[in-house]
Amino acid sequence: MTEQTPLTREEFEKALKAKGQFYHTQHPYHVAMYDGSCTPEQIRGWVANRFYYQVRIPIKDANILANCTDRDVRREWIQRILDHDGHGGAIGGIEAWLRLGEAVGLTREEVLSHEHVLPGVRFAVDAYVNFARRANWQEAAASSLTELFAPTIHQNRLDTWPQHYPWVKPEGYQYFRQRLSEARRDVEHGLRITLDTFKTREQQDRILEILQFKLDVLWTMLDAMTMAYELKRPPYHTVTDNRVYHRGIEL
Ligand SMILES: O=C(O)c1cc(C(=O)O)c2c(n1)C(=O)C(=O)c1cc(C(=O)O)[nH]c1-2
Repeated sequence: MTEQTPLTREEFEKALKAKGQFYHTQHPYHVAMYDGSCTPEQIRGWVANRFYYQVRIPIKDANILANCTDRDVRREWIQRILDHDGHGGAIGGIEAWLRLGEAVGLTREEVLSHEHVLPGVRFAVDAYVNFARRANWQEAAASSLTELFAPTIHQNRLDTWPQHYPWVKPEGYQYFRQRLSEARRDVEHGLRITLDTFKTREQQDRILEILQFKLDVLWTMLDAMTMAYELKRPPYHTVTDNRVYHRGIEL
C-alpha cells in the first residue's frame, strides 16, 4: 500500500477548520436559542446541563497535564484550569456559570447538585474526559480544537440574549464575556501543538476523526436536551414524570 501524501500545514489547518460546519451552532436547539424561540424551561435546562461540561473541563485538562511530558506545554496548559477554577482575585468560569444559573432563575444548589443533568449529557461529557485520560496528550490537546469555532458563539449570545430573553439578569453574561479572549488564546495554543505534531497523512486523518468525536460529544448533549425540554420526552417519560435517572454517582 502506498503512503498517502501528507497535508501541508496550511491544508491541515484548513481541513480542521472545515469541521466547523458540524459545530453545535447548527443544532436546532442552538438555532432556537439565538432566534429567541427557546422557552425559559429550555434555557434553564441548557444552563443546568452545560454546568456538567463546565465542571468536567478542568478535570479533562488535569488529565492532559498528567500525561504531558513537555514542561513548556504544561506551563501554558495549566492556565485553562485556573481560568475555570478561578485564581488570585478573579472568579473563574465555574463561578461565572453558577451566576448565569442564578440569572436564568435556577438556584446555586440546584445547579451544583447536577439534579437536572440528563444521562445522555453525562455520558457524552464523560466520554470526553475519559478520552483525554487515555489518549496521548497531543491527541487530547487536539480534541479541544472545537473551540476554534466557539468565540463567535459566545459573542452571538451576548448579541442576542438580552433582546430575546429580557428576563435573564444581566449579571449572568460574565461567563460569555470572559470566554471571548480565553477561547482565542487556548485555541491558538492547541492549534500550534496539533500542527507541529501531526505530520503524516495517517496521523492527520486520525486527528480529523478525533475532532469529529468531540463534535459528536457537543451535538449529542443537545440531542439529549431536545428530547427532554423540547419534545418533552425525558428518560422514562413513558413510565413516570419523576427524574429517576441516576445522579450523584461517579462512574
Ligand atoms: O459555549 C460553547 O458552545 C462552548 C463550546 C466549547 C467547545 O467547543 O468545546 C467550549 C466552551 N463553550 C467553553 O466555554 C469552554 O470553556 C470550553 C473548553 C473546551 C475544551 O474542549 O477544553 N471547550 C469549551
